[in-house]
Amino acid sequence: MSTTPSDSYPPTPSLSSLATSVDSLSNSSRSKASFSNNSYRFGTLCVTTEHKDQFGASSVPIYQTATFKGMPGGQYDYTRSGNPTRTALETQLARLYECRRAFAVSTGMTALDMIIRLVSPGDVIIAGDDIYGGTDRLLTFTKTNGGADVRHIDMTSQEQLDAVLEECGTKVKMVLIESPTNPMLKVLDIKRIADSVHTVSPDSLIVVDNTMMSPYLQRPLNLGADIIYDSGTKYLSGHHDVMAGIIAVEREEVVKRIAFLINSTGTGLAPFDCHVLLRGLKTLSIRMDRQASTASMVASYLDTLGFHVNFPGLLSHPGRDIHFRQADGAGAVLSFSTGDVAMSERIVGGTRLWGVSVSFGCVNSLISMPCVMSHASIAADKRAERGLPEDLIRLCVGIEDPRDLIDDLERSLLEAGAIYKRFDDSASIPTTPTTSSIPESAHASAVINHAFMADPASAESWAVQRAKRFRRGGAQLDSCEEDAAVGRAAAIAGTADETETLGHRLGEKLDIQQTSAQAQEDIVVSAPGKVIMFGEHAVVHGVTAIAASINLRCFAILNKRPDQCIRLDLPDMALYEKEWTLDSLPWDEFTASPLADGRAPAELDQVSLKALEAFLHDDGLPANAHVAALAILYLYMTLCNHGVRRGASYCARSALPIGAGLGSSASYAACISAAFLQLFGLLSVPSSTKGRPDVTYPGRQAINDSQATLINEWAFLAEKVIHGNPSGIDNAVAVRGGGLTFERAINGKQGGMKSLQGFKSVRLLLTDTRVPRQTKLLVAGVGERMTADPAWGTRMMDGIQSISDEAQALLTDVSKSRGDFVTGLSSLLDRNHEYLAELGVSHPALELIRTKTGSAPYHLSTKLTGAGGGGCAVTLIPDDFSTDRLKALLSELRKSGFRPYLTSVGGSGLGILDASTGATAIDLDASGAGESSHIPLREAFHEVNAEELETWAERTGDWLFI
Ligand SMILES: Nc1ncnc2c1ncn2[C@@H]1O[C@H](COP(=O)(O)OP(=O)(O)O)[C@@H](O)[C@H]1O
Ligand SMILES: C[C@@](O)(CCOP(=O)(O)O)CC(=O)O
Repeated sequence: MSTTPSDSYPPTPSLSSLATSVDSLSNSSRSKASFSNNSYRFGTLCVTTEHKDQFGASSVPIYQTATFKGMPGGQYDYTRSGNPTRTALETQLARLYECRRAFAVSTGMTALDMIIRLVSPGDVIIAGDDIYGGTDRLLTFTKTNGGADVRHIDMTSQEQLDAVLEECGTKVKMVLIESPTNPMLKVLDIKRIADSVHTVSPDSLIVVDNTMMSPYLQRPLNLGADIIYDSGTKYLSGHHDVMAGIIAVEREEVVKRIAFLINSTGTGLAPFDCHVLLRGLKTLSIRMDRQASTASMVASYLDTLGFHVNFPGLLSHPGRDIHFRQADGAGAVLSFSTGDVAMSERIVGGTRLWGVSVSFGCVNSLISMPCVMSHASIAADKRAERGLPEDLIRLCVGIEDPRDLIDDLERSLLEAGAIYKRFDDSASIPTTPTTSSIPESAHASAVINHAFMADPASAESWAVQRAKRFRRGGAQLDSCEEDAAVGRAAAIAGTADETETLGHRLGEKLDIQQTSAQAQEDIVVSAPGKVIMFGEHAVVHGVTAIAASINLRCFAILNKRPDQCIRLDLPDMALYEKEWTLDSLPWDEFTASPLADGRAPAELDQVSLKALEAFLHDDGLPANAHVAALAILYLYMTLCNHGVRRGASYCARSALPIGAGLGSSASYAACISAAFLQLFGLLSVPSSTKGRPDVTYPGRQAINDSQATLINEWAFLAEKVIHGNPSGIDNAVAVRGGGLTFERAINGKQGGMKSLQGFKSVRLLLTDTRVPRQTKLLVAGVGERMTADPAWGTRMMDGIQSISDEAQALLTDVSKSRGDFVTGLSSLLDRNHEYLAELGVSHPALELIRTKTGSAPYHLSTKLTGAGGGGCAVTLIPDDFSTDRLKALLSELRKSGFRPYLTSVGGSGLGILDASTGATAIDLDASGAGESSHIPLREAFHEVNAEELETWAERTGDWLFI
């Protein structure tokens, strides 16, 4: 892309009218979009306009004038031909579209009109069958009055395209496409279409309506298109306060022809409108990000309810792969059908926050029925022919709080009879883990708001959990949809009063259903997270680390299945009910198997892992969900290779923050290990411990040491799938619980662990920075630095080892006064953090927490814990630290967007629900009056809020712990 000195702006048309415009295009100052710094990313380009004003105005002035005083060599003469405000806008648009020239005209339809004028009578125009009503109207006019031969085909069908190309050959002069289409969100392969058309008719112009995506998400000129047009009224301006159309072109001869037409017809955008549009462009990327993430939540919500939803972001969308090859996001428009026109009308009419309006791309959310609104100009029979359902509802998502949008939509769906409550919505929605002993304050809502912005996966999982409280009703569901709807939401047997809340019922005494046959079906396990006090990272390289379990756990339920399928449900990873038939798994390449006695192999089998990775790759799961599924399937297939293949459904949920350095992956790995070892009969779990004098209730030490070792070995293997090169400390804590010192067996050194009681009485504050990071990458980064500079590495490791040694001595020295103990531990935390910072695994957010906690009036010691790079910080709270001061500190941390909570350390390790006492179903009708209705345990597990998991588990039966 050529670079233009910014002082040459604005360009200087020397003559008036047509010649002015066209000639000026070949002027070097205008021949290409000018990038004064083409290394800027899109969001930066949006807010940096290349404009120089004689008075230094920061915002582009509005040249509200029709004429300019004629001066020889003057820059402008007549606004129809050129105006400085318009030039500024067009320059900015060309930067964003990465094209030679962009034009701003009065509306999107004007843009299309200018483009369609490039064809002559008799020329063939191929257009999609799912296009905007206005486009269809203009094309029909062109066909009738301009003599163009317009063919509508299903552009997703290569066969249909080939047929027209074969029939019309070089007479095909223009191909009009939208991707995704409006309103069916069909995805077209722009490159494939451009290539096949250009092969047959090289002069043909591939014209893409890019309005649904904007240049932020899709730039079709890079995919072989010749012309892009965009309704600037939509995302580009973003506020529905201006109308505009944009044409973006790369080929010079096309540039000239369009410039000629705009100048001749006087369709250029007026100066004031140019100014408004320029202002809107500044926030394009942030608006789009927010709109797209909310759209994704709304799509998941409706999909979980069982509606047929059209949205390329959904895994089920048939064009998803193509879409994400050519675009950077799914956009913010989706549509869904209800199966009933009258019901759709009631839904659309019943919303309050969603404005009933045509158009899209605005900061306000809109709802419409295309067949009676934006697409009404297409005759009903043509709509039917083109597969546009009359009951289709289109949602154009804005920037409101997503929860308000879902509230409003839900109310309307309920009122319209499109969904029915399963449970009363007074049950709270899962939000953040509330583990602090200090009550959640008003800041909680700020933290939750932050969560919605920062963590799309948890926001989406919130929407899905929410949808699961309803079931679809009213409209005639086809049986397949109904199955899906019923399967997605909790299936409640019987016809119990569905306004009862599960939350209420769980609060009451559960009616535990016990039949021995059923009792065998549910395997329920849990394992704690951990806090590393000293030695993280260094432990990977053989240094002693000190860690303890915390009172936040991962839970999992495994159900044996009679069929040959494996189903995974990992709501925390937004992976729902993913199912494979056992036959479809890559058994041929997967040769990993257990050692003869059922023990875990010491290392991952890389060939098997690669085969499984490749197999899962086709599912297009997000990275975290991919690795989570990989860990399960790796263990599962390895265990199957022991002899027998068993169908199972597995669901895991965590009360721990994930990816925050608190060992969520290890607790997750420990659960996989314990559950699947039981499935394959490799773990003999003792039955009830009730009444056994040798076992301390609630079942501590009920699982013996050799079983613990077995579980830990398999958990380590799963942890390796997730982490690459873990030390083993996290899974050791997750399995064994309590506090321990840990050394990895590495470089011929014998590893080992020792139980530690010392810091059980210490109060710790864990503060989640909410900065996501990946342990795998951080561990690998430290490894690389150590390899590059071994002397530095040795110094780092020796330093951390001596801290661990001192900490161990301190924790076991009963003669130390409490004061000396706390002071000693504090200074070791600070010293250890400094080493970690030098290892390069700290983060500004962690340093900020250290500064806040370390300064007056708190003067506390803090270090990062776990892999760092974000994640959590651990702060030691001395015994005499007052509650008021602690509250003030928590409040300050929350205000900064962090999530602090007090934790207790040293709790139980891996637990297994005692099958002989465990519930297999929960009675909804606990009063005993009326017909009873039981929710299978797995469904109840799915429904319960994350923060209630612990209580739920306790009420469900007796637990056996290591
Ligand atoms: N509840 C869960 N469900 C599914 N996967 C999980 C769960 N908890 C953890 N994981 C897996 O572990 C990964 C987090 O590991 P990691 O980055 O080491 O963070 P942490 O410090 O929490 O262990 C997740 O991306 C996911 O793959
Ligand atoms: C950095 C490390 O020492 C601890 C990682 O803990 P976490 O994944 O951040 O919870 C790595 C390891 O020990 O495997």
